[in-house]
Amino acid sequence: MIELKNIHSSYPDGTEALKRIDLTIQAGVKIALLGASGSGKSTLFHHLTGLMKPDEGTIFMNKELLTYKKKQLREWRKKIGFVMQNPDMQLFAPSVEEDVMYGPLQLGWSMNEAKKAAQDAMDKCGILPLRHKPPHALSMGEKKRAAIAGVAAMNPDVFILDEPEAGLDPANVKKLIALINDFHSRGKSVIVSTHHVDFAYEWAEEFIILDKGELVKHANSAVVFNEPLPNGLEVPWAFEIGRLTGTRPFTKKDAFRIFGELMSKM
Ligand SMILES: Nc1ncnc2c1ncn2[C@@H]1O[C@H](COP(=O)(O)OP(=O)(O)OP(=O)(O)O)[C@@H](O)[C@H]1O
Repeated sequence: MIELKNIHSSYPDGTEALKRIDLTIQAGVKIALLGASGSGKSTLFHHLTGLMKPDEGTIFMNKELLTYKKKQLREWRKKIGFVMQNPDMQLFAPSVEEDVMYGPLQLGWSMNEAKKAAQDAMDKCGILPLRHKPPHALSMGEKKRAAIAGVAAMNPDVFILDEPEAGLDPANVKKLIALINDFHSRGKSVIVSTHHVDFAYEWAEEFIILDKGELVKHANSAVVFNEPLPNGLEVPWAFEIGRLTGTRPFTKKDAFRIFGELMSKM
C-alpha cells in the first residue's frame, strides 16, 4: 500500500504541478489516472517512484517513510516499476534484449533468470522478433513496447505506466491489457495514466482525477463519471449510454450485444 500525505510539488521555474495531494493506493487494484494535459499526471508518477522529491508532504509504502536515501530508493524502485511516457528516456542498451534484461540483472538475478524473464516479457509485448535490434532503430510503438517489456521483466509489485497505449495499434493495445491484467491477477497494483477515457472505463476499478495539480476525485466509475468532470475530460460513451438507458453498469460489450439484437430483428 502506498500513501501520499499532503504532497505539494513545484518545478524550479515556479510552476506548481501538484497541490496538497492526499492519496492512498491499496494493493491489488487497477487504477486509471485521468486529467487534462498539464494536470500533473506525470509529475504524480515521478513522486510515486521517488524520481522527484516534494516541496512538502510525505510518502509511505507499507508504512515505511520514503527518505530519498540512495539505498532505500534502490529498494523502492525494485517494488515500483515505472514505464515513462517517452520510451527514449528509458531505452539505452545496444540491443532490445540487453535493454529488457538490464532491470532484472540490476535486481541481482542470474543471467539465466534475467534472460528467461526478458524473453517472456518480450514475447508478451510482441517484440521477440526485434530482440537483436538497437532500440534507436525501432518505430515509436515498438520502442514503447520495449520499454514496457523492460519494466514487466522486473516483475514489480506496483506497475505504473504513463500513457502506455499512446502510439500502439489496437492489436498491441490488447496485448498490453493482457499483460497488465496478468500483473493484476497476481495481486499487484497497476496504475495507468491515459487520455482515453473509454479504455480507462472498460479497464480500471478505481479512477483518480487530477485538475490543475489538484486531486479532485478518487472513486469508482459510478461516482466519478456521474458528476461534472474538469475541462479536458469527457464521460466514456458506454457510461453515457448506460445513463441514458438507465442500464448500469453498461459496457462496450453490452452496446454490441444490444446492437446485434436490434439488427437481428430488422
Ligand atoms: N520540467 C518542468 N519544468 C517546469 N514545469 C514543468 C516541467 N514538467 C512539467 N511541468 C509543468 O507541470 C505541470 C504538470 O505537468 P505534467 O507533465 O505532470 O502533466 P501531465 O498531466 O502529465 O500532462 P500530459 O497529459 O500532457 O502528459 C504542467 O503545468 C507542466 O507545464
